[in-house]
Amino acid sequence: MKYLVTGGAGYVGSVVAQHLLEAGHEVTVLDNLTTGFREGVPAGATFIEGDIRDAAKWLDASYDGVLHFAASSQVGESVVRPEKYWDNNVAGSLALLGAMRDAGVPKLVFSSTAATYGEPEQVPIRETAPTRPTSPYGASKLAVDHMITGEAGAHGLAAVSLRYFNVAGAYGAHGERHDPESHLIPLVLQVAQGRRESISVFGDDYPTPDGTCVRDYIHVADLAEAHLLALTAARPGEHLICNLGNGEGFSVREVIETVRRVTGHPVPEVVAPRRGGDPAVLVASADTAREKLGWNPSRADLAGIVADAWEFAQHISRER
Ligand SMILES: NC(=O)c1ccc[n+]([C@@H]2O[C@H](COP(=O)([O-])OP(=O)(O)OC[C@H]3O[C@@H](n4cnc5c(N)ncnc54)[C@H](O)[C@@H]3O)[C@@H](O)[C@H]2O)c1
Ligand SMILES: O=c1ccn([C@@H]2O[C@H](COP(=O)(O)OP(=O)(O)O[C@H]3O[C@H](CO)[C@H](O)[C@H](O)[C@H]3O)[C@@H](O)[C@H]2O)c(=O)[nH]1
Repeated sequence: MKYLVTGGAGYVGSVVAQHLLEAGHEVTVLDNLTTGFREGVPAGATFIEGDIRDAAKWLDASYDGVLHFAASSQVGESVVRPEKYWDNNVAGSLALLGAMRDAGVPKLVFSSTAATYGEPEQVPIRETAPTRPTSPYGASKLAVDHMITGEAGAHGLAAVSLRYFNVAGAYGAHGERHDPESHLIPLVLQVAQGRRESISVFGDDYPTPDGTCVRDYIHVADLAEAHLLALTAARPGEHLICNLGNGEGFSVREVIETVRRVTGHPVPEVVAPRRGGDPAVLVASADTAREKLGWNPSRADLAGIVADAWEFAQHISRER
């Protein structure tokens, strides 16, 4: 099969593109390199440096589907620059869907997010939970989910939205790398490497056991496997929405402690003010993904996830 992977020079997109290639598919990556890296594109994929808003230039009926990762994805930034999120995520996805419709591309797998739920009433979160995002990032992703539901109902698109909880870990040469780094685990690893003095803990007065935010960390390779299953499960005219997480929450402090244990290095921490838009607790129920996709994540251990991320962090700092 032939797939377009938008955002395939970024963290999750590059790992999924690599899995698609290993499964024998033909892959084209479309990425404007705003947060991704040219060297992140897996060998064997065709690379187009371009924007999803111009997808019509490249999409044609030879494609069997699109895996859509390209987005702006920082919760905190979205609170101070919401317009960027409506433009890139919502207008960008609208253009992409239009290009797919015009070209007759039948299938879509979309990177949605736990941030669509906002502060949950019940944990673990199921897909039927209320969606009340606490950040423009989450709101923009929820808007795209609604857009896709309409596209499936009106035009017969076969679509799956995968609502990732917190993606972590690495897969071979592909791992989490943002510049400047923005996500918790790679930032804590930079402290362990001595590249940063300390890690800021954004708030220790949340209603959680140790006062810091709790998240559900999912290994990027488990996540990638769900995308391949989603391509098989997608049905014309239907929009399936599945959470992807391990169903277990770890606090910011527990993540920092795990990094100390795995790396054997000291990690000084400093309590800082809360970051805008952060819900206190996000933990998934992934029962739908297990039932509808046949997904069975096998890398749930946080220390193992951190160890893979650590190996990748060491690898990229040797390259610098
Ligand atoms: N990392 C997580 O924990 C997480 C959790 C939930 C959802 N997601 C979603 O998964 C997707 C991938 O996230 P990531 O962590 O790999 O981010 P990333 O920043 O590493 O990757 C995003 C990629 O999209 C590209 N891009 C952005 N806007 C584009 C545009 N208009 N046209 C073409 N390319 C564009 C960037 O250059 C980058 O390579 C995003 O949609 C994000 O919202 C990520
Ligand atoms: O220096 C830091 C960085 C982060 N955090 C905290 O660590 C937790 C995790 O933060 P990340 O930035 O690593 O991840 P988020 O939970 O904000 O968001 C991630 O997961 C979400 C879903 O849960 C979204 O989908 C989003 O795309 C993705 O970046 C949050 O409580 C955050 O406040 C810190 O305390 N210090």
